[in-house]
Amino acid sequence: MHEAIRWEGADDGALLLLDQTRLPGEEVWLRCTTVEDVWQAIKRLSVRGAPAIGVSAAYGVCLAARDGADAALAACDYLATSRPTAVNLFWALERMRLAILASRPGSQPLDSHLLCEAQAIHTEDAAQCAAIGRHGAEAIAPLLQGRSILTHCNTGALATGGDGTALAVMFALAAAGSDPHVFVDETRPLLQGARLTAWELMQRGVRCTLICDSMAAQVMREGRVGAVIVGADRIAANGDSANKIGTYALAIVANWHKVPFYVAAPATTFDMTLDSGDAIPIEERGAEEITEPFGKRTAPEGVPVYNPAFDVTPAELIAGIITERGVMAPGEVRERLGT
Ligand SMILES: CSC[C@H]1O[C@H](OP(=O)(O)O)[C@H](O)[C@@H]1O
Repeated sequence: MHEAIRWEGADDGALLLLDQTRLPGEEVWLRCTTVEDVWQAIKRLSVRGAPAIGVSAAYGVCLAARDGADAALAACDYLATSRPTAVNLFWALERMRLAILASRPGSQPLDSHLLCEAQAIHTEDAAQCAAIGRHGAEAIAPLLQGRSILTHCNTGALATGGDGTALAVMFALAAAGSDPHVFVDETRPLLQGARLTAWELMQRGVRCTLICDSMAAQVMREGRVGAVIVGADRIAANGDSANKIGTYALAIVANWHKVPFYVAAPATTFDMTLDSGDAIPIEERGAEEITEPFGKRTAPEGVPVYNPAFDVTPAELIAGIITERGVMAPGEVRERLGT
């Protein structure tokens, strides 16, 4: 497993993050010693991916706890302003807030107590990734019949505290000797597929072919795709799923071509307070990500830009949701995960 999040040292340690804005060309580790460092890393996608954002934020609260419980509680509120869509961020911060409130003066020092909680969140996510891989491989293998998997954005070890969500399924298939092939959407505008997923798959020896997002329909029309598997940032109680922009269009194309469309996510990505995806907050990001990607101007100065970072795929387009508790139909979410 290629870890992207590490805690260095003991209670007085630091959070190390593999800077995903520098990949695939450079492997540079950021050393975060303040909660502001972590907020910035999340905001600029140095660390990204719903579970990874939650794990990193939990460690960010630990950095603030050196200044006491009030500082740690303030850090929970501050980190919650970094990005709005991935519900794992808010789930992890709420868990840390409860841990702060549960700590008792005179018992285990606050920063030790919170570091244990953050490390538990990290370890649990890794176990959830492994289970998603197992359940997903079992469900997807029969569908492929020699055809490829197609995926969008990055859902691997870089996006989680473990081996990934959708990518964990591909890693599990490869480990079982299935020798899967993956079509990787480059995933405009920030190219998480080209820069990160292709890198992870090649690192692990999984066969892949990089395609432009606009080519997904063609490879499906050619009959080359047995299943689409993507991640999620927030799943509503009816199964509507928010994920990287372009996922909704991919789901429509997959359904048109009768290619089963799967979402892979841990239970921490479900927001059971939402009846549907209509209320999922969609992050809008800066125009420069489209007009000057990676510092090269590709559009006229001042051109109006719309840059939603996510879209919502309606439950009726989703064949199944792969979780650590098994694979479920969107209509089973309430029953399987509680209301
Ligand atoms: C395993 S969750 C990965 C999920 O997060 C990505 O968004 P971002 O790169 O903006 O953090 C994308 O939606 C992935 O599916």
